[in-house]
Amino acid sequence: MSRPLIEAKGLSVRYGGATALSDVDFSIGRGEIVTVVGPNGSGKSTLLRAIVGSERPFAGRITRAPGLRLGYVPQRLAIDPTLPLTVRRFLGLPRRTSAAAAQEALERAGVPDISTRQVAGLSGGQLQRVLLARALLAEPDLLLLDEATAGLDQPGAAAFYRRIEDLRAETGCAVLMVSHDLHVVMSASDRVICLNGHICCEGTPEVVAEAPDYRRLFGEGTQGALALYRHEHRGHRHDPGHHHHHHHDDARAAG
Ligand SMILES: Nc1ncnc2c1ncn2[C@@H]1O[C@H](COP(=O)(O)OP(=O)(O)OP(=O)(O)O)[C@@H](O)[C@H]1O
Repeated sequence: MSRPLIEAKGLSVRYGGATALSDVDFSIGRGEIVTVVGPNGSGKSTLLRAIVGSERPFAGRITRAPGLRLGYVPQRLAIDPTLPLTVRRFLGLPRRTSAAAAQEALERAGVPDISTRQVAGLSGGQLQRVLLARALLAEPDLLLLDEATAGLDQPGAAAFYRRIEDLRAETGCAVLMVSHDLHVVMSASDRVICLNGHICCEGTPEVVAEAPDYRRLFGEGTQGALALYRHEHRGHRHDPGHHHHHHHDDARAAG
């Protein structure tokens, strides 16, 4: 791997006396998709905020590649629903953008036709696409998604993550995301990090799904869901002659 975009060494973050993250080593390379999973309160958002720079390390350090551009998609938008604000104007806040740049970002986010709509009138899925478009305006090297699909139904979340995979292919940006949609997200990832105040386990989705720490935290059920996802969405990439074989392996691993 070439030089990482971001590297954290021995990262610890505290709130008052409480340790949210301890001794985390983390890095992400150009074009990589990394997912952070972990139970509630395990420090996932804290890790993202430390990477963005809005949370200061108590110990350790974070190194960013020179000139690194970040795009951040929050879980939700705190905006007054009575405020009249079109999508186009929203994309121009706080920094002005050209109409062409705004339109291109909306297209990349998969919502080309909503620039004149009121932000308050958007569906949950459309609003997340607009937040994604806003993050894309920065032409990020690294896209950070903090539970960006919370509140979306499963097809909506799956479609959102497919768009993210396509964006990575189109722009070469790396993606670091926090998600609870384990079975959807894990297969879209090159690497999964399972967090519980520290890194419990880390590796490809397959390796993490098998890891005892992961299974202790999330139970056995999620792995069946992962196998199912792989079967549905990746099966076509397998050699047809081996397809059944893989499927049986997955089913056995899930059982
Ligand atoms: N601003 C804060 N002040 C004090 N404690 C905080 C603050 N932010 C987070 N914490 C605490 O730090 C720990 C990690 O929180 P964090 O939000 O990073 O977890 P998370 O894994 O993102 O959780 P969730 O899945 O519930 O979103 C929790 O115990 C939380 O209560």
